Amino acid sequence: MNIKLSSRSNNLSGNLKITGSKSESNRLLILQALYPELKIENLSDSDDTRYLKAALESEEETIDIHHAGTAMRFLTAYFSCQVGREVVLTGSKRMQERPIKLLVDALRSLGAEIAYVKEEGYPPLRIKGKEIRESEVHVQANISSQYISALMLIAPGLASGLEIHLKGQITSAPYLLMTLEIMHNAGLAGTLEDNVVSIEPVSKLAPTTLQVESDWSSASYFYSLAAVSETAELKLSNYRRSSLQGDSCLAEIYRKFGVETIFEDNSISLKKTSGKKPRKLIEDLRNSPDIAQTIAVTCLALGVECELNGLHTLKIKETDRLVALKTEMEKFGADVEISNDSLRLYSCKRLNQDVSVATYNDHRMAMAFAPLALKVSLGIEDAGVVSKSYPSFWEDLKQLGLSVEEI
Ligand SMILES: O=C(O)C1=C[C@@H](OP(=O)(O)O)[C@@H](O)[C@H](O)C1
Ligand SMILES: C=C(OP(=O)(O)O)C(=O)O
Repeated sequence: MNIKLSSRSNNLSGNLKITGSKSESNRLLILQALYPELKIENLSDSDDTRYLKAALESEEETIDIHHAGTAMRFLTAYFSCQVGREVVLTGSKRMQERPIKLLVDALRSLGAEIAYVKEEGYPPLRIKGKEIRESEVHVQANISSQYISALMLIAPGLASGLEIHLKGQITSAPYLLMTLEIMHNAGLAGTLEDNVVSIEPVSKLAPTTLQVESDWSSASYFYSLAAVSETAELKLSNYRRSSLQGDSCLAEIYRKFGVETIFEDNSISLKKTSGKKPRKLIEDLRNSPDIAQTIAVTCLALGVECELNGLHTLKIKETDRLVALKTEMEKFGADVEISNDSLRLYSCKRLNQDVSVATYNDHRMAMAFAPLALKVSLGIEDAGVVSKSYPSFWEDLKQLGLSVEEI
């Protein structure tokens, strides 16, 4: 499905309920599979969460998790310790290009039996579940935090728990803290000190119900819309001031664009009342890689120069997001430079109309470019990709008065 996006008004208002965080949901589903006494509310309705849930319920030998990175990494660890179970874990063509060697090596060093079905270092994997008795592992922490979260999540179910020694600079660190906090909230014991994560073994939990907060990465597109609008008053639920999600740093970043965040009850109100914007935006996003595309496009829409650093993980996500951003932003007339871990956008004074944005099987390419509709009409190719994290995204944009037309 390709769509055409445009907007008659630059003044936005509305109330939206955003689906649960897919990161929180996917962690809780793994914990629930290990500890069925755990109950979950406000689970994400994203494809990634649905595929993970189906995988955990499946009795098939081959399990396909499509584009879902966390599902691939978390399930690799999970099936490694399901004694008596043998599965082939596979995914989309892109998933078969996303590296998993560091996690496989770490699990093998603990005694897991994992074989590569096709290319060494990449899915698909054949996993034969075994009892894991080792309790110490060393893993590089600068490529993807998902490998470490995967090890943490299975750790309390192992005979002696687990000590995970992290090597190098930790990337996407808030996601590790999220894993740890969620485990604490579920009643599990663990610490992260001096680059060592220690998790205690636990055989049973007290019955607990945990509420998933709504997804902050999904909220980023409304921050961007508010920043690009003339005036905005958008109420989004269910959000908390003290979030487990690192992407809640959006509230601070978008203040620089005149968007104020007001926390009330279970929701946030985004208010834009002034034309404030930075002359140049410089951000290090190593802690919040998923909002890089949103921020880059906000700057493109507002003609703001920006320099985004700490982006090395973007190259191994749903697509090479640095190359995709440069290619698509340049279609609008922008001048963009990228390196292996940074993006620089020079101030773009005039945006080209009716550009057709390619989305590269990446939900965030589609959603990040949508706010440009407040400035120019544009096309979004393969717009259904948004279902990876936010299936009702286009419906929600319509609710705010944007025109979303299938072409
Ligand atoms: O653990 C998680 O839920 C995630 C961790 C991050 O990945 P990396 O640690 O690979 O950067 C993030 O980009 C991804 O969308 C979700
Ligand atoms: C990178 C992402 O997801 P994953 O790595 O789980 O596929 C994302 O949602 O932006």
